[in-house]
Amino acid sequence: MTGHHDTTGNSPLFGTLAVIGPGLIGSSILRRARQDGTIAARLVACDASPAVRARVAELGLADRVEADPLRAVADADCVILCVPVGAVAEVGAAILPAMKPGAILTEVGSTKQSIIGAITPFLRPDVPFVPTHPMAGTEYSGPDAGFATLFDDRWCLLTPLPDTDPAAVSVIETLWHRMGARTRIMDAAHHDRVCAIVSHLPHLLAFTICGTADDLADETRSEVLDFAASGFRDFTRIAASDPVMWRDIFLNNRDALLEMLARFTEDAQAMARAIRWGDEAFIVDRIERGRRIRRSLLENRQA
Ligand SMILES: NC(=O)C1=CN([C@@H]2O[C@H](COP(=O)(O)OP(=O)(O)OC[C@H]3O[C@@H](n4cnc5c(N)ncnc54)[C@H](O)[C@@H]3O)[C@@H](O)[C@H]2O)C=CC1
Ligand SMILES: O=C(O)C(=O)Cc1ccc(O)cc1
Repeated sequence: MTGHHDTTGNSPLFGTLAVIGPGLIGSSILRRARQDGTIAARLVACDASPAVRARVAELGLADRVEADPLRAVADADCVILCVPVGAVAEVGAAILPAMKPGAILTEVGSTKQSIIGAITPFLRPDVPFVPTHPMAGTEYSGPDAGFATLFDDRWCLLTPLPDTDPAAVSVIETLWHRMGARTRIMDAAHHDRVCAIVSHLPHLLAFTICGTADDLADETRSEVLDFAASGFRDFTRIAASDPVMWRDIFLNNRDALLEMLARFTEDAQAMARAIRWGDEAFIVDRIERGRRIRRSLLENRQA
């Protein structure tokens, strides 16, 4: 059962849209909704941090800024949870009893299975829950880091439950289309494996290599980091990401991430062996594969 969500024409999709956690992602949603009159007639923002609330009010990103999540969601037709993965189910459980019948609950966390598992006991039959994951972001966080075009031409993955109302899924797809994104529906287990390899493992590698280089600089009292060339600098961009967000992602996608790390470690060992034995063909083949992948991403304008 869904409320009155207008997916046709140019009238707003929602009367009131509430964003809980207006950081990088939440504030980008608010900015886009502010700019594009077809998303929501009224915008409400709610954050646990007084500094974030003050900044969101200062930037004029919402019509109302609330400290109390129950007040924030009371008249919302759609609530989007944009808090770190570890807080999604907790905040969802707290607000669900206060939501209007027919309103849609959605969230943007980077992992899906553990969020769905933790929130399921609190779900209401009259409040459809649609988990999503916009595949767009930066290494910055907080309300100042957001921008209205963040989701343009990026994928947003939706992982509805088998019994999620298809009408609600369709409303949330329309929301993301109006955010500028393309949508794809998949199951949560597949989502978590895909994201483990294309997003979570690369972040793990970036954090690790920065730590290794830093340890080396300490040990040798040398200036290795001063001479960091562009390859290392590219890793440091990713490694600048928010610690709480990434702690939560690693712990909540543990199985898929550890599986991908084990596969990566095997492949890295194969490279080590090729280097040790001077296997030129193997080394060149690996490097050529990397180039091909980069080129195909650039052709699809993803890089
Ligand atoms: N940063 C990125 O590139 C992407 C992040 N995501 C996901 O989106 C979510 C938000 O990420 P960001 O916007 O980067 O984070 P952020 O750190 O910029 O914003 C999160 C906001 O949530 C607030 N918050 C934390 N706990 C809260 C609670 N219990 N109640 C109310 N507010 C609370 C924080 O004060 C902060 O303002 C995360 O789940 C993340 O995994 C998804 C796609 C990309
Ligand atoms: O900044 C980058 O390179 C990112 O990879 C951004 C990002 C971070 C987390 C996600 O779940 C999706 C995208």
